[in-house]
This record gives sequence, structure tokens and C-alpha cells, in this order.
Amino acid sequence: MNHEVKNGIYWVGAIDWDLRDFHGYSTPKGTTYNAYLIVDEKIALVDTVRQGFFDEMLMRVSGIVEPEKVDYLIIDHLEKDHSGSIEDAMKVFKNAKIISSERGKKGLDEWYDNKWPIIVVKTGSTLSLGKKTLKFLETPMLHWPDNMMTYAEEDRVLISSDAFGQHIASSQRFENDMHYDIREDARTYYANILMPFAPLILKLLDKVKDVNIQPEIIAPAHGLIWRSPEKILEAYKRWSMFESGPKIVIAYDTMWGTSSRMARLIAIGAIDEGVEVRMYDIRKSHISEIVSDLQDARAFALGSPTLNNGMFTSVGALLTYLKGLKPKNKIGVGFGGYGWAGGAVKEITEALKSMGLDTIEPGFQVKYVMKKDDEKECIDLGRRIAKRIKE
Ligand SMILES: Cc1cc2nc3c(=O)[nH]c(=O)nc-3n(C[C@H](O)[C@H](O)[C@H](O)COP(=O)(O)O)c2cc1C
Repeated sequence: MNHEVKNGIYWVGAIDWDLRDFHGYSTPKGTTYNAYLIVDEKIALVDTVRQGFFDEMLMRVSGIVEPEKVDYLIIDHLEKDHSGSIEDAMKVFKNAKIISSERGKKGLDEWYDNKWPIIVVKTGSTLSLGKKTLKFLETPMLHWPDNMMTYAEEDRVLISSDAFGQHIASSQRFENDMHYDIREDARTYYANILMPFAPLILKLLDKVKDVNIQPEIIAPAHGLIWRSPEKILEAYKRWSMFESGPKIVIAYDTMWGTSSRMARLIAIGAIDEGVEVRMYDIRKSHISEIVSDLQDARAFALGSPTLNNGMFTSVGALLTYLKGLKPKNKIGVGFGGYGWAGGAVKEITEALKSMGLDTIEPGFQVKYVMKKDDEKECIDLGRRIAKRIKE
């Protein structure tokens, strides 16, 4: 039960084996809510866990120290999966003083009606626990205004809040103890939670050097802990720069099979040109899975039949989700079946364009059912997209 991260710093979180949906994002592997106990002359606890998981956390803390001996409760992030059991915690960690960022304090005061005095820290503020020094780094909008990170200076452990996390419930605590490369899960997490803040992440990666934070271990708020920080730091840099490979994501919905057939023919053309193709029937795949794949794809082809002059609702939902994630450096194209006046392909093209994708216009639509010429056109569209990708 006792998971030492390093030298008196313990993981005391909880494992949520059953979670399958995290605010709309699909979590097929569950997750963990990570909290960290730092034991020195003074004792600090970084974050709590989601409501309903406090007993598990308390069991872990109690296995290391008497709960009344906790001196500080550091709230790196206000969101309920981290601060949700703060009321339970303050009943048990009776002597703890709460520490947060300025914005964290504002949020806690509002949410809990000024229930506790809160010590505010800023970037560069330090807290001595005896032999260990904690340094704080505000990371506003990664991914909420209140976010901050806590760095155990002497041990070089960066408790990184939601950055660098993954949604994986596992018995292992360290990334290098897993039987597979979890960067795929980290990318899904990044794409769904952090993609909109890519420019801030690039700034953060520089800021970390300015405040002399050189972690040997990165301990995020969800999932596995990184013993080789460069692995995930390098990936975050790549993702935040929207580096993409010769890959196209094709996603579609269909009523009578024309749009799905178009998708397959576009794929044939693109594959012929040597480009990697990823294919999604939107109603059979979760949108969080699609956007994750799109993270490092150079092109996105989105297909929809026309329904009542516009695009299919599932396609609209995907576009709404994608718009908020602010993707960059991508080619976009719309396609789909129609019957009389059409409308879906035009709407898709406009939506992709308004998000800043480099659109291939006017896209391509097929009236009712596929004819020989349409087949050729679809394959040719696939080839054209692939050629643009390779330019
Ligand atoms: C309920 C319904 C509404 C439709 N509305 C339109 C429309 O407003 N404009 C249009 O051009 N076609 C419309 N269509 C025709 C379809 O877009 C057409 O059958 C198309 O080929 C379907 O593509 P799919 O095979 O990919 O589903 C409609 C079809 C259905 C079943």
C-alpha cells in the first residue's frame, strides 16, 4: 500500500477502476486521482481525491503518518477530481493549513463560503518543511485559471497537477513499470484536455528552466508517474508545436451508405499515395478517440450526408468539440452524400475553415448513390489530399 515516489514523498491517491466517462471524455481504462504526501519535519499533502474516494486516500495516509500531523494541504487545482474531498480532509487533517494560488483561493472561498483561511503562494514562492523545500509554479489555464505545480526542490520531484497525466487505472505507479508505452494514453489526455493551451505549454516548458526546475521525476495528478521526464517533456513539446506526420484521419456518418463508401474510396486514394489512414464511423467511435488521433495527423476529411439542408448532428457535435480544442497545422476537407440541394459539405467546409484549417474546397458531394465517375472522383480526392500532405 505504501508507494514511495522518492525519499519521503509518497503517492497516497485513489484508483478509480470503473470510470468510463470523464466530463464527456471516454476513459476506457479508468483513472487514478493522485495525491502526494511529503514527509519531513513538517508534513504536506498535495491535493486530495474525488469525492467518494477519500477513505482510500485516508487509509494510505494513515499507513504513513497520523492524519492530525499533516501541517499543510496544498491545493494545486480546484477541479472536483482533486479538491472534491477537501471538506472530509479538513475534518481529519485538523491541523492542516490550506495553501493555493491566488486564483485557487478565490475559487475555494467561493465554493466553500470562506470556510478556511488560505495561504496564497506565487511562482517562485517556497515553503520549508525542514530539510525539504517546496517551490511553487503557477500554471494558469493549464487547464484552469487556478492551476499550479509543486516542486520538491532537493528531491527534484515535480508534482505537475493535470499536466503530463493520463487516464489509466493500474496497480503500477511508475510509467516504466508498465508493460506498454503509455505515451499513447498521454496523447489522448493531452489532445482532449490540453490541446487548446498548446502555446501556453510551450511557454511553460521555457519557464520551468527560468525558475530552475529540473525534475528527475514528474508526478501528475492522474495516471502513472514519469521516472524519465524527458520522455513526456519531449512529447509535450512535439504535440504543442502540432508536429504532424503523413497521416489523414477520415471520419464520417451516414444514413444510407453513400458517405461511408466515399470515405473508403478516399482512403484507397490516400493509401495508394503512401499516406497513413485512420478511419472512424463517428457513431461507433467516441469523439475523444477521434480527436486524439487527429492530434498528430496532417489532414482531416470529414463526411456527412445532408439532412434537412445541413450536416448530421453527430458530425456537428464532433465539430463543436474540435473547435474548442483549437487544432492547428491541418488540412481539412468535407465530403458526403446528398439528394437535392445539399448543404452538409458546405457547412463542414465553413466550420473547418473558421477553425483555421487549410481547406480543400469545395470538397466533394455525391447525389444519392455512387456512380462510376463519382468513385473515380473520390479516389482522386484521396490522392489529392495525400499529395498536399506530402508537399
Ligand atoms: C430524413 C432525410 C432528410 C434529408 N434531407 C435532405 C436535404 O435537406 N437536402 C438534400 O440534398 N438531401 C437530403 N436528404 C437526402 C440524403 O442526403 C441522401 O439520401 C444522401 O445520399 C444520404 O447520404 P448517405 O447515404 O451517406 O446517408 C435527406 C434524406 C433523409 C433520409
